[in-house]
Order: sequence, then C-alpha cells, then structure tokens
Amino acid sequence: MTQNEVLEEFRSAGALLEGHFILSSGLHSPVFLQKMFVFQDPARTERVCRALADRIREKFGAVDYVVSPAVGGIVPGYETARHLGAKAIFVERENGAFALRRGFTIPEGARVVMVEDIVTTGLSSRECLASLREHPGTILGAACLIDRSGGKADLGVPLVSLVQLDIPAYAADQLPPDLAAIPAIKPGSRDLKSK
Ligand SMILES: O=P(O)(O)OC[C@H]1O[C@H](OP(=O)(O)OP(=O)(O)O)[C@H](O)[C@@H]1O
Ligand SMILES: O=C(O)c1cc(=O)[nH]c(=O)[nH]1
Ligand SMILES: [Mg+2]
Repeated sequence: MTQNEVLEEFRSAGALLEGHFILSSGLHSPVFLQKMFVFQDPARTERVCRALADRIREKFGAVDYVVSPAVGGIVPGYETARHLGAKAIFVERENGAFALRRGFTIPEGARVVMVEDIVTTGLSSRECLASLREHPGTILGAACLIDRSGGKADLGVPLVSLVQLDIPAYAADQLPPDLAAIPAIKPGSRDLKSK
C-alpha cells in the first residue's frame, strides 16, 4: 500500500480529526488520528495490517512475537501478527507503567517486534520497549501504522511505518492563539482515571 492509500483508509473511516487535542505525551495538536475508527472495521484493519506485516517481514525477517502497548496497539498488533504467523501479546499499564500481565511470557530466543498504532513523540513506544527488556527474547525493532513525528521520534531501535507525517504539536504554554481558542479534549487512555 502507498502512503496515500493508507491515509485514504484513515480519511474514509472518518479518522482524520481536526480540533484541539491533548495527546498522550501532554502535547497539544490541531489534528488527531482516531485509529479506533479504522479498527472498528475488520476489513479495513486487515488491509492496513497486512501491509504493515509485509513491511516488517522485509525489514526484520521472521517474527515470533508481536508485542503492543495497550490500548491502541492491541488490535493492530493482533492483526499484524496474524499476517506474520506470530503470537500477539500486549503490555498494559500497572500503576502507570507498562508491564506484561495476564501470565503472558516471551520464550528465550523469541524474535520480537513491537507494533504501535501511532507514534508521535515515541514516548509510549520507548516505555513499551523498556518493559520488554526485562523479559527474554530478542527485540528486532518496532513498527507503526502512522509516524506523525515526521521521522524524528527516536525509539532506540529501528522503526518502520506505513505513513510518515509531520503534524504540529505544541507544549501547553506555547499554543498558537487559534488553537487556544478551542476547548481541548484528550481521547487516549494514558492517565485515564476510574471512579
Ligand atoms: O508517541 P507518543 O507520544 O507516546 O504518542 C503515541 C501514543 O499515543 C496513543 O496512546 P494513548 O496513550 O493516547 O492511549 P491509547 O493507546 O489508549 O489510545 C497511541 O496509541 C500511542 O500509543
Ligand atoms: O499522540 C497521541 O496521543 C496520538 C495522536 C494521534 O494522532 N492519535 C492517537 O491515537 N494518539
Ligand atoms: Mg497507545
């Protein structure tokens, strides 16, 4: 799939949102990719994740385990693993930090790739990779559907993506006036509190 074809999947799913968004990193942006609008359609998810699996195979060769950070990474991780013939597991937040829970294990010598949905600053990916380093397995690298850092995010391992975009994001005290005028919403799950 070309970058435009992947972006068209997001566009036609209604996943390219404009407004004022607080991102996982705490940065603010006028653009948000609501990947769940893509993932609610299994056929669409299959198309983009098959393409991601092809990219992963070209770059890293055979893969035994795909590991993804919850929540956003779970669906694309599973579907990409299906095309790779790999297992799909995920890390989730335990007292704020990513950890493998539910009895998930990675065997010694397993070839592991981390699959994310979206990379903005790379913070979530780095946190996920750090948690994996406490487990057996060889981390080959990382993959995501959309790298919105314009290639600037440094994960400390090679990253392959289907689309690279350079989307503006601002610190809370450096908002352009037109963005500051719109009420902000935070769509992601980091720091989500339950009652
Ligand atoms: O590269 P970063 O700056 O870390 O931003 C990207 C991360 O933000 C989103 O997750 P979020 O924490 O918003 O929660 P979600 O996975 O539940 O959507 C997305 O799924 C990535 O994990
Ligand atoms: O940085 C994020 O939190 C983020 C950006 C984006 O476009 N989509 C998303 O789900 N998360
Ligand atoms: Mg996420």
